[in-house]
Amino acid sequence: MIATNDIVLHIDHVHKTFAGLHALADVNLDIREGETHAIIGPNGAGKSTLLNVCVGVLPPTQGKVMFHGTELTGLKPYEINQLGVARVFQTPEIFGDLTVLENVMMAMLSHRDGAFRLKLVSRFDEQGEIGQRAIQALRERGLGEHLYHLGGALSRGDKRRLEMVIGLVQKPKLLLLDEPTAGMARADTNATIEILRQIKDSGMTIVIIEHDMHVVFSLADRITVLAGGRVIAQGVPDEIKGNPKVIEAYLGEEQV
Ligand SMILES: Nc1ncnc2c1ncn2[C@@H]1O[C@H](COP(=O)(O)OP(=O)(O)OP(=O)(O)O)[C@@H](O)[C@H]1O
Repeated sequence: MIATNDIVLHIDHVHKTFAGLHALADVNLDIREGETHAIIGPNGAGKSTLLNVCVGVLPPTQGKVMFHGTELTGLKPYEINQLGVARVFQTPEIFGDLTVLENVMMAMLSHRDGAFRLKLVSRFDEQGEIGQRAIQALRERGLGEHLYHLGGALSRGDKRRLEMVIGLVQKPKLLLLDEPTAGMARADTNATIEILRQIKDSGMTIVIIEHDMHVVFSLADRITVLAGGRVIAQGVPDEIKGNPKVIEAYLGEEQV
């Protein structure tokens, strides 16, 4: 039995309909403090829609999402971010014409000061506390040699790493990762798994959407399987691997 205060995110009877299409149909899911929870499922299962509902990008048609007991429904994405929910996108959302260091400082300033404001740009001061913390965070994640390179000039793998640093410097209580290894070569994927393992070991609560089962089974404590907008299975990795419904709906077509 999990105590209620161990629940970080409570997804409660969430439905999302797009012009008659049930992208999410009565999804219930609890994310526990400190766990890495993978959400898997075939294309079109509703995984990204669920994440978008959780971060306030999409309103649910019905149901609600609670974060540490606070209802998120109706809040704006930046308000949800300020409560401690950070999302790393499928496509890296970084500023290509700012340096790597400026990208991280921008995230720290905009998180601290609320919605992004352009005048923050004049406050980049790498000798200050924010600058020093940004440099340290980038060095810890292997981006120390790229501090003054433009975000847009990084390799795909490094852009992903930069996005992760941007997520982490906001000191989230919950990190949501949308396919963090999509399109990566195996070496970059393995490097990303290592970074995520360090983040996981720091005690962070993580939700990860991922198609690559090597990544999922390397990191997940529990797995929820979506298909056709519904939760069809939930459990620890060994339960999911052996679940006939999951194999039929999904794993049969993926390499496990
Ligand atoms: N903004 C939208 N407008 C209309 N339909 C949408 C919208 N977003 C998603 N859908 C539909 O909702 C369903 C679920 O899509 P979603 O992107 O959440 O699935 P997914 O599991 O993330 O898929 P993938 O693994 O391919 O990213 C799909 O049928 C999709 O076409």
